[in-house]
Amino acid sequence: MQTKIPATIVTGFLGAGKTTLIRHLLENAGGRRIALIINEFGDLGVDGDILKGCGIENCTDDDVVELSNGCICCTVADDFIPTMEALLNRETPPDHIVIETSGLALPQPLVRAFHWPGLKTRVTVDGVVTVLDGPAVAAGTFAADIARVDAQRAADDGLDHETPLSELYADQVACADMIVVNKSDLLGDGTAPLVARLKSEAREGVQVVPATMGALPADVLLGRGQGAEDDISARHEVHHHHHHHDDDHPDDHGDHHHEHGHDAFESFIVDAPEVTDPAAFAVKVADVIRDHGILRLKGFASVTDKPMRLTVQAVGPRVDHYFDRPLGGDPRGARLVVIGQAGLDQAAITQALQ
Ligand SMILES: Nc1nc2c(ncn2[C@@H]2O[C@H](COP(=O)(O)OP(=O)(O)OP(=O)(O)O)[C@@H](O)[C@H]2O)c(=O)[nH]1
Repeated sequence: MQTKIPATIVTGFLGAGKTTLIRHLLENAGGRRIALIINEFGDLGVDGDILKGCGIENCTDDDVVELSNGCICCTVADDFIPTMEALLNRETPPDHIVIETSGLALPQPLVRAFHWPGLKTRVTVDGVVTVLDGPAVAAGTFAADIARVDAQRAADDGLDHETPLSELYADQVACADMIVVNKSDLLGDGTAPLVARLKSEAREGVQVVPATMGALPADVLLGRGQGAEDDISARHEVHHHHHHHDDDHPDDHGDHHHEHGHDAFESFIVDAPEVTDPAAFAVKVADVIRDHGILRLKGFASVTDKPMRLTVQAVGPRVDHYFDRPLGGDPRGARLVVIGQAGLDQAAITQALQ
């Protein structure tokens, strides 16, 4: 009997630490051949670049497939399924497939795609890993917790009280087999109470684990054997497909093409001159983020007189920057993707960053 290839879905909100967790996993894969499918919100391919540049043995550029044609959960049939089939049809198929969703994806449609005839007999969902930004959850950034959202739905089927953030959060948590409370370094003593709270809210059998920089052993993340596609009903979407949005989008066809609040978010790219002082630039980025309520900002820059490329990574008010690799032939300058709730003042943000 042919055994199915396991696939792990890694989901979680923008900047929670999905790419960091996957990178750690690749570095500690214990000889497994892992293929990655990654889908990013914002067209810069930062995650793909970070993972491709990893230089990790057993992980060649061929093993990283970027799906940048919109949100993975909305283009399942067009993009995701053919990509999976291509991976499975390789002469040497991978031992394990890891799928990183965009921070705005609902994982449920992806799990459901594993029922597709071409996939069902060959691949199975080993587990859904939902990465949370521990400090953001503790601070109530996603506001409504699941119990409250459920109560609210029971009381009133109009979804209008929910923010797009709390919707995504609730759906991503509802789908999880494992919840990773990441950035526990920033939570300190707040970690244990948050883990306990999430455990009490999670479905039966869901594991809740704290992590820093997504550093979890491969054996913890992989090989769960969950077969998530067979109990999709347990992972109900707290939020259904926003048919009121579908009505606004006459091109939408079928329920794999719902909009589920993506239109509540937007992203754009800013090109700026090269950076002279990385520390001062990080302070400027933090100011712009605060002034404009930006959720996520990331990208690359050259720095005057420096041969290395600067990576800039910001999640809410926290800005990380570090040199990651030689610039090589990259043009000098800065290229950043900015992501936030719809209505960002793009002109003002662009000007401030330039
Ligand atoms: N302090 C701290 N920072 C972290 C941790 N994990 C990730 N980060 C940082 O958080 C930022 C975002 O991490 P990513 O791994 O890119 O997050 P992501 O979920 O892949 O982001 P998107 O793909 O944009 O949704 C980076 O600057 C990371 O270095 C952690 O445990 N502690």
